[in-house]
Amino acid sequence: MAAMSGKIVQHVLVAQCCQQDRHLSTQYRKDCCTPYRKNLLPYLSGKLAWNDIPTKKLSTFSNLNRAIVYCNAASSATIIHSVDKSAFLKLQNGSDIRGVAVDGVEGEPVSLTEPVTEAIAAAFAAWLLDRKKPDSSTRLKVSVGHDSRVSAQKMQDAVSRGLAGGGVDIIQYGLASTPAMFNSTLTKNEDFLCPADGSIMITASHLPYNRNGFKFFTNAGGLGKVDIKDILERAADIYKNFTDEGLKEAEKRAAQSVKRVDYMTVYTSDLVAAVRKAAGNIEKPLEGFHIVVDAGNGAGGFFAEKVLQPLGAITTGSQFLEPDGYFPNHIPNPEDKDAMKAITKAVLDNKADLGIIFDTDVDRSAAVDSSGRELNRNRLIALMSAIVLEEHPGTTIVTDSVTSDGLTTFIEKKLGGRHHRFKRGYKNVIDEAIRLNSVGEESHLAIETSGHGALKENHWLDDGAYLMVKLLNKLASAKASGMGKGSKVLTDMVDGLQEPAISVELRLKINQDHEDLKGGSFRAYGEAVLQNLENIIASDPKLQKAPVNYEGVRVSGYGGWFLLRLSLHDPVLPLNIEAPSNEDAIKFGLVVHSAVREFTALDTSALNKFVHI
Ligand SMILES: O=P(O)(O)OC[C@H]1O[C@H](O)[C@H](O)[C@@H](O)[C@@H]1O
Repeated sequence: MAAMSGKIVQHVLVAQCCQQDRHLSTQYRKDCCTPYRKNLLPYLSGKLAWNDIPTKKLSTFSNLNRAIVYCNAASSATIIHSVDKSAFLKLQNGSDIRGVAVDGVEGEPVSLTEPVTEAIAAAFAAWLLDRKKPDSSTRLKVSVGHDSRVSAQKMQDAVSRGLAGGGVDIIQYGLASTPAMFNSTLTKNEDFLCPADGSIMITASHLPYNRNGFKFFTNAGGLGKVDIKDILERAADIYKNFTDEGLKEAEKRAAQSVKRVDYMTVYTSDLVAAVRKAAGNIEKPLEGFHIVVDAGNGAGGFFAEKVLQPLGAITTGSQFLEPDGYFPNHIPNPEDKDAMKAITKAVLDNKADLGIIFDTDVDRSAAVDSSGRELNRNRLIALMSAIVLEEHPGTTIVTDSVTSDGLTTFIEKKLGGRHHRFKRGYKNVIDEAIRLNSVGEESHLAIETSGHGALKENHWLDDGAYLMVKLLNKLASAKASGMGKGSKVLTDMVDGLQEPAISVELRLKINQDHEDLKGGSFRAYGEAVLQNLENIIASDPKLQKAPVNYEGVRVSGYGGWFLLRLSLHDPVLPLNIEAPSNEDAIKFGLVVHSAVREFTALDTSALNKFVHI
């Protein structure tokens, strides 16, 4: 990304410890980074932790030694490499920004450097000022939070400098969840400096430890693709004009514009209040329930102590609640098989009533019932649909494209709702649900198999913790009405959901450097593959193309279905197959194989293996 020529800016603090080579021993990493991780714990008391003190100054007053917190943080020279607009635009990942924030993985140079981060934050400030147009006496406030990643502190400092340089005030929340950040733009509470005019969450969700990124919010929701592109274009222009003096000035301004607030206390007490209210204003509606949480060392550890315990639940056996940006136990991702195995084991070992698992930044979740049955993917959607349709009979449930046929039957025949299977992407399903409401079709739930989900009643906030709150409400009200405890009430709600014997996802990579692309984009290439598949389907009487479909090619036959589509962000064609037997799944695989084999830039090895070719 960067040419070796560039301006040298002095006196910029850099975090060194937690950018260590991945090959360092785990012990070394633990020794080095433990104090750092400590700093990631949420602020436990007080409303305004401190005022008008920048992060850097905080170290002077904090009992945490900055040198330790930053693990050999040193004042050193940072070279501002030249970075062109196209490099900035490559950081866009749908409606997020994602990049490499620390060294340590071969072949993955740092793309989100501190100056690049500063430019992006300054660009968000400029974008926000354009949107909100405050009068000259009003300063806009932007809240900033982060997940447990090793680069979190470094990025938070750079974001704060960028925002300050962009002329807005900064409120740092420290370790936070993505939904809490959006919520901070809606909360009305002056004591906590809310509502924020805009918000930035520093996260790369479940991606490897060396990555990081940003999600942006206003009270209208998460920023979409068009706005992200606009921000990156602005950032490229801002970056071009960075000077040594300008950056030093931003650093000084950050010293006057940063405040720190324990916002997670507000957010978690709202979750607690929601469950109490649903249970008929009982103080401890979960008394007697044993619920284990697996935060995967992400940001979701708060849920055990700050949500479940105040509601009366026992949380012993909860695991991986401490933030650790190396994710040493499993990837914090409810779609990951090892992650689901880990929480299932915890439920069974502890004889718990329920298990709850979050992704790194808590916008995704899944559950496990007391028998060890996973309530994720289609099952979680079925369960949430059952809950929402009880409250809103007949409503439309918007889901992503890889949902099963059995789910449609369940929602429409058993629950009496409408299943609107739309595209992949949490923002896509949420926006579609909002659109349906605006044209007169009532929808109360937008949810993905990935574990993202948003409810109309919760301002369409994409919130894994709130999804779990809806399950807790169900447990609490069942107990209050004398149905006893345990998670049977939840398991019973998904009774009747037909599940396929075989369910597979294969991801076929497009090699962008391959000559078969003939200089074209991977998207155009992927579209050509899909067109070829469509032609083949049209001539096969055993297969039927789905009459309504919003992405890729979805086909029914052999008692099941498959979907081949372009990935939302990557040069990849994901193939999902569900079938009643392995033989039927292979028949689908062979159909797809016949359509893709002439596309030599496509890596079909996973498919070849599946169909035994
Ligand atoms: O299209 P894919 O590569 O399967 O990725 C799709 C996924 O991309 C991101 O992770 C989004 O946050 C998810 O909402 C979406 O489901």
